[in-house]
Amino acid sequence: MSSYIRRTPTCLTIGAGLLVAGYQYWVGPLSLSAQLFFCIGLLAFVGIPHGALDHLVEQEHSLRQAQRFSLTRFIIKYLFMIGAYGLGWMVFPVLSFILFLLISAWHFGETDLEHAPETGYWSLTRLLAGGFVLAFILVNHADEVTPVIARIVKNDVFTMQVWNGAISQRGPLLRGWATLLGVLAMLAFGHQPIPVNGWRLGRLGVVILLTYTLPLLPAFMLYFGGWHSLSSFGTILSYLQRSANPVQSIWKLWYQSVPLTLLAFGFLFACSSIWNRYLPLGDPLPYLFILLSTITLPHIQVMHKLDRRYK
Ligand SMILES: CC1=C(/C=C/C(C)=C/C=C/C(C)=C/C=O)C(C)(C)CCC1
Repeated sequence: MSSYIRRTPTCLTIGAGLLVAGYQYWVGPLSLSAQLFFCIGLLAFVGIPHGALDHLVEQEHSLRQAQRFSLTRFIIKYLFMIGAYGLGWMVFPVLSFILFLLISAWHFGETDLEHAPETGYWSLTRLLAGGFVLAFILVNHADEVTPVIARIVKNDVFTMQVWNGAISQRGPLLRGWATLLGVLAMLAFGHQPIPVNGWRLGRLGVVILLTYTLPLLPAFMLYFGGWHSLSSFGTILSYLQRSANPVQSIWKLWYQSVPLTLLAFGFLFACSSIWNRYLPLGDPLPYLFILLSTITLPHIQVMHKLDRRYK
């Protein structure tokens, strides 16, 4: 049993999701503090750590190419992307928001349909697959998401109209999306078949269905922490295990993510202290969102390169 969980940790995610869904059904709604506990736990133990391994992935890549890895150069490139995207947010907030949703959809699709070939059909299928999960979570939590989006885009009329249109037609939207995804997946498969792990897809389906029963934040974290980040850990582990100096276990890998995870939390803590000190009456949410999206951009690029190297 324990070795099975070690090989398939997403079973724990399903267990946790069922537990929370059951609690809500039989006992009552989750309190805000329980929601925060659930989310911060997943974020601290898997969500942030899965992105705090990017330097190891890049280092391994350099090693395989027989190139020298410079951590300083890596950090400068990382910070440059964060800065450029942050600037983009200041000048084109709506475009940057749309871009973030698109690259997030791509990134989620890349993990969910792992090792798909780089054909046009498969790439579109991945984008639509990741977009479907994101759309499913967002439109099914419209009451909670609407004020958040309004705050992020500062009530931009165009964005709010598109969003309100999407949620007023959420049934046909999701059904149409799923149908298109199914057709595209079949076309992609017909064009270039890949091995399909039905058990894994089934688990993903259960995680997505469970998000429907939970409030927004636990729902998003169940997918993001409990599925996406755990799957990425598995991908990174198998990449680093094929190295000249292999990482022995998932725990040793997790352990290596601790320094940058602590740094990320420290940075977040410092930013919130500065905010509270100088702008106690301002709305921090858009800036928090921008910060998270800018940090995500270089991570998505590293993981995209890793995905391409698997082919
Ligand atoms: C728009 C929106 C959200 C979207 C978050 C996204 C799109 C996160 C993507 C994260 C990625 C790609 C991480 C990679 O490691 C939230 C927070 C659910 C809250 C409601 C509004």
